[in-house]
Amino acid sequence: MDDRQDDFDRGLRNRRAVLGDAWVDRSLGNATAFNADFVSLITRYAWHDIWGRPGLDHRTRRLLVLGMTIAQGRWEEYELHLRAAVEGGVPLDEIKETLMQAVIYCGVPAANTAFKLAGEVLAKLGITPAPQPLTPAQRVARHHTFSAPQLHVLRQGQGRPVVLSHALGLDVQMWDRLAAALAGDCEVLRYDHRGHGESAVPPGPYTMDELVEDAARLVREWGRGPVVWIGLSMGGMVGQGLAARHPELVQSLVVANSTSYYPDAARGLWAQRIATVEAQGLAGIADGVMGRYFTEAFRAAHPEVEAWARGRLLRTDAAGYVACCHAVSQVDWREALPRITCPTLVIAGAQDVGAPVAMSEAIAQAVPGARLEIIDGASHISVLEAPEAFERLVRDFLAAH
Ligand SMILES: O=C(O)CC1=CCC(=O)O1
Repeated sequence: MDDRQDDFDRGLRNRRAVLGDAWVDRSLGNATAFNADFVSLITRYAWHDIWGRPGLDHRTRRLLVLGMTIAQGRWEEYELHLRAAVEGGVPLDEIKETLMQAVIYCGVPAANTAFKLAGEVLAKLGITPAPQPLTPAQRVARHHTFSAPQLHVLRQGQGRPVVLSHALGLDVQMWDRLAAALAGDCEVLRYDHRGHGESAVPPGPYTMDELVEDAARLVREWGRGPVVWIGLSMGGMVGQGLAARHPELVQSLVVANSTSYYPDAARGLWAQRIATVEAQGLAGIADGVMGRYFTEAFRAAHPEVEAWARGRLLRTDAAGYVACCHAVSQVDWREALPRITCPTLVIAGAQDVGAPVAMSEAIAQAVPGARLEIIDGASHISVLEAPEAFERLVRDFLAAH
């Protein structure tokens, strides 16, 4: 086999990987005596020489192609690559950001067409993004704390101040649905923990005390305290510490899928997790984490939610994640819980293996007057697995306190 044939075969493999077999088979089947040389040339030149270069991964090249075809107004190529990117698993968030970038580098009319065509492509693929009407409750203001380490903050709605604090390995978007629902009559502030999302990643390891002091300065900077604190897992650990250490900042507390303490065996598992991430990155733990986040039944019924959570986990800074694992693994609020004086709701997922029901029972027993609610069928990220049940529990609690 000559070199040109080798390059053609390698190029064809890349082309199939990026555009899909169906498209490539159609293109090869439609080749004629007139255009066959051209198809051969682009297969070798574009799909081997350029797409085959190791310097950028295919995902980055796909996004670049979207930007470039928008800039040139080559809309048939744009639609082709957009469809292929979505089918190839590029997260919609990243495609959206590429189109947003085009607004300033290609101009509003080009981005306008890009968004319109993207909507059509998504509709043909059967993907309907959730409605997000630009009502005052849905309008989200985005900023960072003034004080360092800077924390990324989203704020929406008007009314009673509520803070949402996310789980390890996720970010503010975990709360999209609940934030929008509460923003009708609350001012909802959510933030990325240090080491997560778009917040700063100072060198680790972190301590739970540092995460709690981040929360305290966030509430003080906001100036709306005392707040309703709703935290899930790591966010719930921060909430326990905040309510115990800074009672003046917390009016009432919801602690979901969390714990006040890990026994030695679990701390050993955290040490293993830290070692795995240090050796292999977050990809090394992603399957295991998804298995703890969601039940098998939920993963089968909602692969898109799992894909979203996996994407968030993999985008988390590995050093930030490890630094937070140190804080989480050493959490110990057992002596502090009896000092919490605010109304407290503890939510557990009946199937949660990351924070089993017994851990929530221990919190509810130690916090004076706390109430425990268990969501049937839910595992660790109960706000995503059982959003209606989670919201109902929060709304009933807000109405009562
Ligand atoms: O990552 C997990 O397995 C579960 C978890 C522990 C703390 C947190 O926020 O999530």
